[in-house]
Amino acid sequence: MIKVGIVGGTGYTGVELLRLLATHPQVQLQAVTSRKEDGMPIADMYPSLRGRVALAFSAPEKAKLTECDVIFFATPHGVAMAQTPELLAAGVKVIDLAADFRLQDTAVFEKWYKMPHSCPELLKEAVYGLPELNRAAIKDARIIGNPGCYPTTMQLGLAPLLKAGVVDAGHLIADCKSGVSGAGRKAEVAMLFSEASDNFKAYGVSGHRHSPETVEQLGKLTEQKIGLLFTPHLVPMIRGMHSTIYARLTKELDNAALQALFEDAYKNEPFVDVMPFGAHPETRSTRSSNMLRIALHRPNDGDTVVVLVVQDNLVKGSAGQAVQCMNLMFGLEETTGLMHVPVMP
Ligand SMILES: NC(=O)C1=CN([C@@H]2O[C@H](COP(=O)(O)OP(=O)(O)OC[C@H]3O[C@@H](n4cnc5c(N)ncnc54)[C@H](OP(=O)(O)O)[C@@H]3O)[C@@H](O)[C@H]2O)C=CC1
Ligand SMILES: CC(=O)N[C@@H](CCC(=O)OP(=O)(O)O)C(=O)O
Repeated sequence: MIKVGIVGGTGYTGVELLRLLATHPQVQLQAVTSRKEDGMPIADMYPSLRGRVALAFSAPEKAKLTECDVIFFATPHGVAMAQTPELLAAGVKVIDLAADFRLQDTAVFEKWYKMPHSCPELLKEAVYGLPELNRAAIKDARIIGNPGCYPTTMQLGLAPLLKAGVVDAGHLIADCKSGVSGAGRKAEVAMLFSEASDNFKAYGVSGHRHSPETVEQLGKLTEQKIGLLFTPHLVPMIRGMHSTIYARLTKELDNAALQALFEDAYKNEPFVDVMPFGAHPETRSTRSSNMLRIALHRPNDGDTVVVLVVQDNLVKGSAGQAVQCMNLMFGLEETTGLMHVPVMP
């Protein structure tokens, strides 16, 4: 059994990890931290876990994290990097759901996250945790920088086009929408019911920290220089993410050939569903599951390909992807504990 610890178990990705790991056949939950709820039984806070998780939250300083095989950090940016050197020295693997280990360039991290990086020497070793594009490296990793939710949709939506060299990589557009749980469980006025429901708005239009992460990773797929316009929006739903991605074709390709590019790229991927050409994927078709669905369109048979991508931000967009990485790091079948059917309606 893999001994697992979770730092930040009271938050939305923390409880999602708990939901997935509670039924994972190879996992034993050892420690789940909360600074505010030290001693509280986890199932008292989350009754969905009654009868499934017997542990109580413990304060981070009391939790015996170095006795675990792997620690998931479901915490704000900056928490994982402070503890990772000590954990690695004790032989513990680290999967950070925040951004401490996503970017390779320390200066880029410090610019976007507005804090110094406390262990920049580990950025070279850290592996970007997107299994569909980085599986071999994940298997051997000690530190995973789990991707952001928006970047997961943008990369999986664009990878087949960039790898095949059939689009202008300098002028990519991603118009993305997230449910409110993407902002986490912390109290914030903009996320109150009366503020976020019955409302729709863009944010971060002049620059969002998921742009540098996405550009860095997309740059590995092509010789062209990446130019990306990324606009996130907040939609009044709890879970779910919908990204509409536009790319200009630079090669003559009919719709069947375009579709074949995606079907070939993802034919062996258990968590990427390429829907029929022209389909309209719905966020709810992925709800509570690790599935990401993609559909292609070619408006007016012109030279723009539109890629629609949906996922659950809390599963493939964070906790599910992190468990997928853990399975790879410990030599398990990648799908272990992750084959839930989405919840519809
Ligand atoms: N929500 C989403 O859809 C996604 C989130 N992410 C990333 O995952 C991470 C977690 O997100 P999310 O679950 O939404 O966040 P939440 O705000 O819901 O939860 C944060 C958790 O971290 C704990 N925490 C906060 N500060 C510290 C600290 N200094 N030391 C130890 N624990 C701390 C909190 O518990 P307590 O205060 O009791 O200690 C809480 O359990 C973030 O970095 C986020 O950017 C990534 C992809 C998608
Ligand atoms: C709706 C909403 O607010 N979403 C978050 C994305 C959360 C996430 O995945 O990002 P990080 O892990 O990089 O913080 C945001 O835009 O900040």
